[in-house]
Amino acid sequence: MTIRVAVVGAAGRMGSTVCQAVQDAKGLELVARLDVGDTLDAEHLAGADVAVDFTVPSVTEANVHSLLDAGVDVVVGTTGWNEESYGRVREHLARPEAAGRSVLIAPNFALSAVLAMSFAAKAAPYFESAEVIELHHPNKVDAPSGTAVATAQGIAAARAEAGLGAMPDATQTDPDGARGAVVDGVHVHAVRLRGLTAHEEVVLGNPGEQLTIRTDSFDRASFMPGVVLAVRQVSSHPGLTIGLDALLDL
Ligand SMILES: NC(=O)C1=CN([C@@H]2O[C@H](COP(=O)(O)OP(=O)(O)OC[C@H]3O[C@@H](n4cnc5c(N)ncnc54)[C@H](O)[C@@H]3O)[C@@H](O)[C@H]2O)C=CC1
Ligand SMILES: O=C(O)C1=N[C@H](C(=O)O)C[C@H](O)C1
Repeated sequence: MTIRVAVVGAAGRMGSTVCQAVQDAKGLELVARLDVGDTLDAEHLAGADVAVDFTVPSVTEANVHSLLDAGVDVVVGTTGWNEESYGRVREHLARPEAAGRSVLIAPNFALSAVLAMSFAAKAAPYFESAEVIELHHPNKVDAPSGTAVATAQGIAAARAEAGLGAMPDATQTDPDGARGAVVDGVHVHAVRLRGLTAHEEVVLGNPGEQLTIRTDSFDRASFMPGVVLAVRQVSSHPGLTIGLDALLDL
């Protein structure tokens, strides 16, 4: 059976790459390319079964609600989500008119990044210290990256489950934020550099040793197998699914 796909944010870096990936994928048909100014209703969705959203953090949640109202399942790669916005999507999915609908939201569809997040959470209980450094192209509008936030949350959850307390840090003065953002107690540093695409390093330290976990997306092609997998599988996972790892046997 062919899955008909609409791409929202189709004129963007990711959206245009996703349009091509959908056109190249067996069993998928691109039926709509939507971007700023297009209404997300049944008419513009042109019979799509699944919509893929790669837009901007400020609009993605509203898009998901409109897409659910229009009766399609949704795959989201846009960043900017948090527990509150996830909660509102869960509430929407619980309404009778959205029964059986599916939404999958993933901060990163690249296999190397999904594995890096998983490895970081696995390693976290064994180290006194852990910090996340994300490095991206300078056109990125949000910092820290959604992947870095998810990585830090995974590290923090694994440390908490293992009964670890706060990490050692004698910093007393940091007027300019040199220690970076703090996500659930984990420091996250953001680099924006021309020439980069999407990269992340997780450094974990003990007395006398360090583990470095690094993922590099040199090209947006790295995200496409994960996006195509999500499009193929989203409708078999009713409700809200967070992270591509939920579709992989990690
Ligand atoms: N989950 C993942 O694997 C990845 C996620 N991302 C995330 O995807 C998002 C998009 O990234 P890029 O493609 O680099 O950005 P971009 O700026 O190149 O593209 C965003 C597109 O969304 C459009 N847009 C803005 N508001 C809209 C609206 N209300 N309705 C429809 N379209 C709208 C813009 O016109 C633009 O064409 C970001 O949040 C980024 O962090 C990026 C790469 C991989
Ligand atoms: O904006 C990007 O480019 C990327 N955004 C996502 C994020 O914020 O984690 C995924 C990847 O890092 C590329």
